[in-house]
Amino acid sequence: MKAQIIDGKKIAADIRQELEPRVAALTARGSKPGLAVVLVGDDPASLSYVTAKERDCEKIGIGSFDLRLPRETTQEELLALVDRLNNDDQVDGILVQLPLPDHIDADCVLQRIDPAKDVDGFHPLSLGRMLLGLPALLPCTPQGVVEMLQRSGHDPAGKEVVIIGRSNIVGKPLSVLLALKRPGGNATVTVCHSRTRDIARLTAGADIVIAAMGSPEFLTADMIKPGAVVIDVGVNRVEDPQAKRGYRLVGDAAYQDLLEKASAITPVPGGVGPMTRTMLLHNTVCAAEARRATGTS
Ligand SMILES: Nc1nc2c(c(=O)[nH]1)N[C@@H](CN(C=O)c1ccc(C(=O)N[C@@H](CCC(=O)O)C(=O)O)cc1)CN2
Repeated sequence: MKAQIIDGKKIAADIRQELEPRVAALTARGSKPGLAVVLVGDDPASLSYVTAKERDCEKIGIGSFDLRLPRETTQEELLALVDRLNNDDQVDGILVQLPLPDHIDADCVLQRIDPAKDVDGFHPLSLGRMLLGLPALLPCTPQGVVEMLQRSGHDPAGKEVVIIGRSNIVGKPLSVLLALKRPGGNATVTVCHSRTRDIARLTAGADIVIAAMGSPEFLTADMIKPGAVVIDVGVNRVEDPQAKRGYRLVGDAAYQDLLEKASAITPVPGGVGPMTRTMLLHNTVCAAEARRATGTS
């Protein structure tokens, strides 16, 4: 049995199409949504991500403000910029690309963002509201994974889900989202991590396995049961002199190895990545609508 390829690009395009009339309505009322994209330093992967995010914005009519800062930017300078963006009426969403340089406390910067403009969904208030099942701006990758599962016919309700990885931006919030009593939730979730003994014993019993630990091709076919659904969150650059860019992207799942055993799998590239970017657009539209409804814009 060949696995169904869950096409993140197609699902992302569908969601962007659904967002377009909402952007048009906001724009028609006088002010198009605005996203501030802050990049500190010159990490090549981060540069490619922010460039893609800004391109996505332009495609659907969201205005993006491109703020590129040198690696030497101090924490105080970055915090002052965030304060300015918090008070800028043209800015509905603020994104500070991670990782930040080591001399900057990322948590301090993320917590400085106005929660109403927290389109990454990383602010403690956003995450706390998510935990409590309250309306919130949700982290983009977890939200994108849930959307992919629902829109590809693999709703996680009642399923055994194993997440490998417990990062603040993926594993931890995703485990909550999938377990909550909400559309796209109601799963039974196990989170594996660097201290988990015998991960394969846990993944072998899962209906859905989500690989999100930043370890190239870690998840192999012997680690899943026949027919499991595999969601690969990993985006690892592996050196390859034959490749056009001198590297190729591989996920945390051994894609070719899993194709014959999984019932469905997301590719890398073309799976979760486009969903991450598209949920950022979704969050920006939601933030813009909320700010206009409450008269804060
Ligand atoms: N402020 C944030 N920083 C980071 C986040 C985030 O959600 N907010 N997540 C990750 C990486 N990430 C977002 O920035 C991200 C990862 C992958 C992609 C993507 O489009 N991947 C493509 C391939 C891209 C390429 O060719 O290199 C794909 O998988 O098809 C977008 C965003 C860390 N930082």
